[in-house]
Amino acid sequence: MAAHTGELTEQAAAVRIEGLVRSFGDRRVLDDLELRIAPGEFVALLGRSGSGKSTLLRALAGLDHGVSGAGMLEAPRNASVVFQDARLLPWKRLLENVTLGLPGPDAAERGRAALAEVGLEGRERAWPIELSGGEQQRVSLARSLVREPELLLADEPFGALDALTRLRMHGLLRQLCERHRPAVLLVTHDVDEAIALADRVAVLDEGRITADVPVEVPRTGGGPEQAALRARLLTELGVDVEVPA
Ligand SMILES: Nc1ncnc2c1ncn2[C@@H]1O[C@H](COP(=O)(O)OP(=O)(O)OP(=O)(O)O)[C@@H](O)[C@H]1O
Repeated sequence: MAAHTGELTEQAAAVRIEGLVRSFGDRRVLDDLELRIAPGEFVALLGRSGSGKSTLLRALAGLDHGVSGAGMLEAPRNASVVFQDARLLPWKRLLENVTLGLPGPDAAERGRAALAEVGLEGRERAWPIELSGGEQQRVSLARSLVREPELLLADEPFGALDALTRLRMHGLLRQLCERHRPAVLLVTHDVDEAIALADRVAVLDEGRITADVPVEVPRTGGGPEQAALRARLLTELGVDVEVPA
């Protein structure tokens, strides 16, 4: 398998996966999977618990060397990952957390700008422990985006936040993505989150993408088109819902 060559043979794709297989023991979690993401495109990945979403994300992040198959997995080398927990270093101040490993004499300046972008201007010298969960996730986003990744991989990044904070983070993430234009793969359990954020929603089931639906409806407001898309995605996830007329 041509894993993580870092070379994109096709200009139009930031991520190109064909024939991806990942087995644990004799169980095929990813089975001949195909997925493409265009540069700047925001794709949400839905799937039942245990369907392999995190496994796919880890493969894309280059964190899994056990993938196989006759196909290919092409992804930009400068992918950045945001997890459910912010994973900040508690013994480093916020600015250092954001700029750690960032090359160049302007690293601190870029770090400050990134913190300002996520609404944490003036908090550069704070310690992670002084921050709420939502604020810590803001730092985690700043740490990712300051590296200007071509691909942002997010694994349930708002899963641990309260509903109100989650909504605020949705607005922030959309804003940041519109400004920086990375390709995004967002793993989520939340159909409404997928519709609120993504250009396309892919459903993972039995190791494959079983539905791949563009979001061409109003994202919020609960109108009939949004309700129909919601019902369709829930049905794809095996949840019985009445499809609105
Ligand atoms: N390192 C591992 N060793 C053995 N089995 C694993 C390993 N990693 C994942 N699995 C199995 O692969 C399957 C898919 O796991 P994965 O974490 O990718 O699912 P998921 O869709 O992200 O689930 P959730 O939504 O609950 O987080 C699960 O059955 C899991 O037990």
